[in-house]
Amino acid sequence: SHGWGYGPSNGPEKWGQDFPLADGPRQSPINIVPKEAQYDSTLKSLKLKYDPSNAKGILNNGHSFQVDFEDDANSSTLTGGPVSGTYRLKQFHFHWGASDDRGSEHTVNGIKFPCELHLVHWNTKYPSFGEAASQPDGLAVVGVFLKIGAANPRLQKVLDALDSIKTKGKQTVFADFDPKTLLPGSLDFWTYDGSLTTPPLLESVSWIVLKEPISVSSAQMARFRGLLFTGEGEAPCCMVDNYRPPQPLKGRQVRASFK
Ligand SMILES: CCCCCNS(=O)(=O)c1cc(S(N)(=O)=O)ccc1C(=O)O
Ligand SMILES: [Zn+2]
Repeated sequence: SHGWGYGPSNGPEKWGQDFPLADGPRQSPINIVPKEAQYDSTLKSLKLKYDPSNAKGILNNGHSFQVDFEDDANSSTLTGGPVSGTYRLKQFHFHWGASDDRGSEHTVNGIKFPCELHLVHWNTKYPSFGEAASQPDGLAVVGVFLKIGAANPRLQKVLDALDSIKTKGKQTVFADFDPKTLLPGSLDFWTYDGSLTTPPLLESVSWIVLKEPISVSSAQMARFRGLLFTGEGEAPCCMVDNYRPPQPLKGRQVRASFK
């Protein structure tokens, strides 16, 4: 049977058939309207502490590619920001478009970026990632926009690995990588209560979307688009437009860490 995806027959407009949370009260992504975000002086600064040796592998999971991290100790963590407690980095992945005019999941004043990076962390007050993923305060995902500009040398190692994970299910070793190198200079952020943006769309995510984008060149974006949604031996389908569009705010407040 056909699983969820991003095509006309299994894409975001159809997810509600198998995943009723799709129409829930705290779905992600959203359109961020900076003028309507409330500055909250009680928000702590975001503290991201990553150990490059925790990087394990890079995997084409059929809807994006992810870099997985060792998360059996508090060596790569998120603290501060809107959350209390300690959250461990589990993986990071991206969403992107078929062309530079679209691809991000969150939008800002309706503007789409060509790509968006997500760093997924889980709350260590729960015994496992899977358990945390089902709790309202279980996950914290940092979102970083990528905008077209100069080629970003920090993406090189990730892009060079894509040639060996072209098809669904392929993975390779990805060691000694510091995700901090993918972050912009400022950690100013918007934050709101949301969900996973892919099925099962669990409403367990504290979203922390950075205001400052990082750069990516058009040529680098083309390399993301060389990946395939499909497995080896299947009719090839380019991995592009793997983003969910913005969802209704349903009365939620978006807070800003900056004036
Ligand atoms: C237990 C079921 C949860 C599965 C979600 N896993 S995840 O790493 O949080 C994730 C987050 C996201 S997102 N865009 O950060 O909500 C997308 C995909 C995945 C994934 O697993 O592929
Ligand atoms: Zn994501």
